[in-house]
Amino acid sequence: MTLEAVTPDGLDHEVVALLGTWLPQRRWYPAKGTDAELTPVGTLHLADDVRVLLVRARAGDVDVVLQVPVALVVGAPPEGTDPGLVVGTAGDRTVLDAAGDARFLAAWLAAADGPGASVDVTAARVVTGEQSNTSVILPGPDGVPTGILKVLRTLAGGENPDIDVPRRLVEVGWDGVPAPLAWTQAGWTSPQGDAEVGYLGVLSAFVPGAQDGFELACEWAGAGRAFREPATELGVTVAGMHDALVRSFGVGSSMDGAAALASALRDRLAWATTAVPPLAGVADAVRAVADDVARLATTPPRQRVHGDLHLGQVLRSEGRWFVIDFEGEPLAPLAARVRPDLALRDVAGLLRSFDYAAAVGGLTGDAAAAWTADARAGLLAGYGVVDDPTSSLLLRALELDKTLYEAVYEARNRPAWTAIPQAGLERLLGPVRTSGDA
Ligand SMILES: Nc1ncnc2c1ncn2[C@@H]1O[C@H](COP(=O)(O)OP(=O)(O)O)[C@@H](O)[C@H]1O
Ligand SMILES: O=P(O)(O)O[C@H]1O[C@H](CO)[C@@H](O[C@H]2O[C@H](CO)[C@@H](O)[C@H](O)[C@H]2O)[C@H](O)[C@H]1O
Repeated sequence: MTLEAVTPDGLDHEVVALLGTWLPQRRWYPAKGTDAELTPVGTLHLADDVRVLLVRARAGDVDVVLQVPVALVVGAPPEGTDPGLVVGTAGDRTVLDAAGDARFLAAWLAAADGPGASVDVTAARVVTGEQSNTSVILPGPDGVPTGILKVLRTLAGGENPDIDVPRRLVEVGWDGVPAPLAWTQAGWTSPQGDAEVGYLGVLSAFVPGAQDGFELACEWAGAGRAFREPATELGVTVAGMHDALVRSFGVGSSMDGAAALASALRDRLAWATTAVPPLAGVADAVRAVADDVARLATTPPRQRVHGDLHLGQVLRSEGRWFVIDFEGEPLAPLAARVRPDLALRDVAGLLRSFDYAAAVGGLTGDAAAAWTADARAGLLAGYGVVDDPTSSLLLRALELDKTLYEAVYEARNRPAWTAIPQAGLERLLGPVRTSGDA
């Protein structure tokens, strides 16, 4: 079933006015640090007093439609309400964040397509440390976690790789991804006046006892424990994922592979320097790598990839790795996220993650270099990356591309972490100047 958004009413406008202070405190808000203009573009009336506001947030190069489920309670919040859920007061209503609200969840499941699951919405638990979206764990009637609902925060019409790709991978028999159990779609009118239909969220099978790959790697790095074995197994899993993606989606042409990759790196540089002007200090060095890539005679065939693979997108449970979060880079447009690409891009994403894990785990200098070198060797061996000059250049270019993305991502979201991509740029390019200092 596709839910249909209606024109926002006065109450929706009042709620959106409250979001001006609430949204910037959300981890998933993509326009932090800006004075974004917020406008309601549509509302889904899901249940009595439960609405899903579709809110356009516009600031600089950010122009997105956000999904904000709210409960509108007449009078004061019910006793025992977590104060962290209170968005504010609109007229005689208390506005509550409803992502984990039983009424919202029951209505969501009633409107969903897919095989479905038997879950207890009254025992839902919102995952803390939310990232680009909001995840809610739903237990079955026996209290054991059964599914995890991802409430997408930035909406887009059309295909959503985070839902469509796992569905296809399960169809071709790959079991390294949690199976999608239910998904919802809605129709709305875009700020440009176009009719859009897009996904609102997905309920996926819960992986029991799963540990986030990034937390695991940080823990091991912090303890000085070599990560080679899990990294090798991860390489094997990622190779299996790429095979399954080819079985499901086929391969694209690579006729213009080198030129397209070089051009993508130059585009990334232009995007990054516009967003974070001091990155202009690396421009010449990045262009030199792009020029080397452009001279390659051939590149591997393009195929569907994960697109934003890092250690936070893999879960380890009972000695196995699972891959999640196929939405691609949240800062990139949909067309770019579903385009066939080099499979090595995913490998490069994980290589970048080892730098992050070493740094966040507290390693510095030679100890950090040795830990990451070992993890890198494991991943490359497990994946089966051929040790030749072409693969090395491609990986360098792809790591560089990802590091530029990270420099922007960290500047926007975690300014305290900008030193990590900065160090990555230095490792990949040699000493570079990315500050305005002389
Ligand atoms: N199928 C699953 N089983 C168990 N835990 C999961 C599952 N999917 C996601 N998680 C947990 O939820 C967190 C957020 O999920 P993720 O897909 O990365 O969301 P986001 O798009 O917000 O980054 C993950 O880091 C992981 O800890
Ligand atoms: O998981 P998301 O789809 O939200 O991805 C975004 O956020 C990630 C951080 O949460 C970010 O990843 C960067 O930080 C990770 C450590 O927190 C590190 O493991 C990754 O290598 C690094 O890129 C990701 O880039 C961003 O798209």
